[in-house]
Amino acid sequence: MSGEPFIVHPLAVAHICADLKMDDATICAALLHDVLEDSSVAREELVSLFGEEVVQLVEGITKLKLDFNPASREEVQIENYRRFFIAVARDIRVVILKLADRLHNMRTLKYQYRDKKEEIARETLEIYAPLAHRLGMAAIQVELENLSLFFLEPETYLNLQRKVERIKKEREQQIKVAEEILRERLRAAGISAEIQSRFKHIYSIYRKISRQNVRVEELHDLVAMRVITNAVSECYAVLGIVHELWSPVEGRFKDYIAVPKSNMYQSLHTTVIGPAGKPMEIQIRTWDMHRTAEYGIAAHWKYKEGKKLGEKDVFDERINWLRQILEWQQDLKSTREFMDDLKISLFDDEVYVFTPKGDLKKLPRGSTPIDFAYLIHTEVGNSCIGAKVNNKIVPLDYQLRSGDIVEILTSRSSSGPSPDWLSMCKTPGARNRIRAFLRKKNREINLKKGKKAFDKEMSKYTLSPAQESLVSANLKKFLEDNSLKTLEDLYIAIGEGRYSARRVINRIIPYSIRKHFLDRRKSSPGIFRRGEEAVIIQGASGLEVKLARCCAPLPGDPICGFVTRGKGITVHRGNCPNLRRNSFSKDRVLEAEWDRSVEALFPVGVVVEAVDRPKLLADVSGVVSNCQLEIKAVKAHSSGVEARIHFVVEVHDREELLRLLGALKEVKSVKVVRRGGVISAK
Ligand SMILES: Nc1nc2c(ncn2[C@@H]2O[C@H](COP(=O)(O)OP(=O)(O)O)[C@@H](OP(=O)(O)OP(=O)(O)O)[C@H]2O)c(=O)[nH]1
Repeated sequence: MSGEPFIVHPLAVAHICADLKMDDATICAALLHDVLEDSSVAREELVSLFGEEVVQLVEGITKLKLDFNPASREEVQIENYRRFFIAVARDIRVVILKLADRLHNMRTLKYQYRDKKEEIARETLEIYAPLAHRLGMAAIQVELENLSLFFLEPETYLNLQRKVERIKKEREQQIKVAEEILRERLRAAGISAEIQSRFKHIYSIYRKISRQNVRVEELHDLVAMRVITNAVSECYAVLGIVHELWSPVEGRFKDYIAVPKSNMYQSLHTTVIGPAGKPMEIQIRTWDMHRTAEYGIAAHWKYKEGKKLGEKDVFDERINWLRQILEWQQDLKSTREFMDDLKISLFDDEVYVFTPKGDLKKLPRGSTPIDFAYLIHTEVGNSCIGAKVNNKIVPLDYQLRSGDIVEILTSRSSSGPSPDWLSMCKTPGARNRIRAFLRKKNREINLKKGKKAFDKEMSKYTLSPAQESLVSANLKKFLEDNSLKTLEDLYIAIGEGRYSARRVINRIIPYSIRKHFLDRRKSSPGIFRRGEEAVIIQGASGLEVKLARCCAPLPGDPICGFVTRGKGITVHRGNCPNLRRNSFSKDRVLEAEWDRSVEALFPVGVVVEAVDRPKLLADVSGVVSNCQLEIKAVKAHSSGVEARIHFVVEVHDREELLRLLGALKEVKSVKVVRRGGVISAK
């Protein structure tokens, strides 16, 4: 636009970066900063010539687009700050490059068309100057502001400049008198310090008079005295001398050394009534502070001048700066103000927080330290036992705010996340990892539990090698049939209650083998469980359950529970006449079913009607014992012709009873065999 060769602009930007004492990579990137966007040179080529670091900087500046739209300033500005902040966090050099680029564009703005000029100047004032201020780069900020005002309101600018020139002369005279007095006193006190005059820049004057609605003449700080010392202690010594010489104006002393500004600015400010009887502003700072006041973050590179800026150092610089911004704030409030100022808290659905080392982390709004912990690392999440935010312990459901410095407290002996953490986190990442942990933990618990139940059940049987191989073949088949891959899966399934250990054992150890052990156990009461335990009553727990003696229900029979007057429950067969007789009180009848995993013996009555004959009773009891059963009670009656035998046996289930009934029907002269109630022993 200026008609100058294209190379002039990148050279000038590189020059600005060099003035700021930036490192080689930054200066190199300044020279190349438009290459990726404005030419056909490929990234790879650039990398092979200048290396990855330089190319990343070039890409950074190409990508860091700060929009300007006067119509929706608020949102656009928020978005700009967001991008800026992230860019700062990634690589501060990109932002410095961006500012250098803009500064040169402003210096050559006169070559632009009028409309374009205004737009660029406004954008500079709205976006770039405030950014420079945030980074403490006052030298650039001042130049950007003055140039913007000059292009936006040339007349105002020139008018102000003329007025200031006039007043300045007179003020400078007064300051000079004061300077001499102070210089003498400092010499006497043995303090070597430089005394300068600082002139308020035009835009700052413009801002102040338009905000306070005053005339230029009324500003007492158009010219201020600036004292630059070698050490911090000397700053306070100078302050002492100044206050001794001239009376300080109340409320105008500021100690930005003890409490630096968020952009790292440090100085002592005071206003005194000078020798001419007029207010006089004095700024006192060390040379280090002076560099920071002028160049801000860029000055921090200069500190490391002697040292080569390796990648590690660059990184350290970046995090140091962020840490300082946040930690230098003695009180949390000013950090908060800084962040609020950045409008970060307005970013609709995100919060930006820091690790104790200063790394920036982005999380959805409403996130808690748990989300943060899992964002750092799964292990950090799993071993988290608490959290500190800005050095204070907070509950785990604390909602993180932008600017928070979050530290996760971990312990190796932590028992891991608990299920209630699921309701305390916001990110799917944290939630999934907590679920995975709980699943694994439950898996281990269930595995142990299932194995214990299985082993306990198994220990009831002592198997011969031949039986053992049969059982392990059956076990393999059982696993296959139930799509269980390993024995462990079976244990877990048992632990979870999907199978009962006894049911599995019943399936894999044939009845013919088990029977042997069961028979033995019959003579040792107490191992077997009571039949009542095999009944599950829907919706009733804790009530005493009894098996009805009238119909003697067996596993395999449909059953119902009947609530008795004594509040217990009697379990009847579904078709028991006694139950039907009471069925008008429907609400006393409860659904019931068998828990087939409970193995028990159930007493049941059997009625045999036959034509009486000698040895009938002996034959009947022979059949019973052939079926491996035992008669517990018997009542026999004979009319001489007809005989009726009613006895009680204990069986495992309905099938076992049906087998017995079938066998009894085969007995000679038997006419009818049917189930009966339980009778007492004769
Ligand atoms: N570099 C730098 N200087 C600061 C900063 N804050 C204050 N100052 C210096 O102190 C002057 C007074 O600023 P105020 O904001 O009024 O300070 P106050 O706390 O003493 O009221 C500024 O004048 P000014 O009119 O705002 O600026 P200038 O024209 O002197 O540059 C500037 O010289 C800062 O963050 N960075």
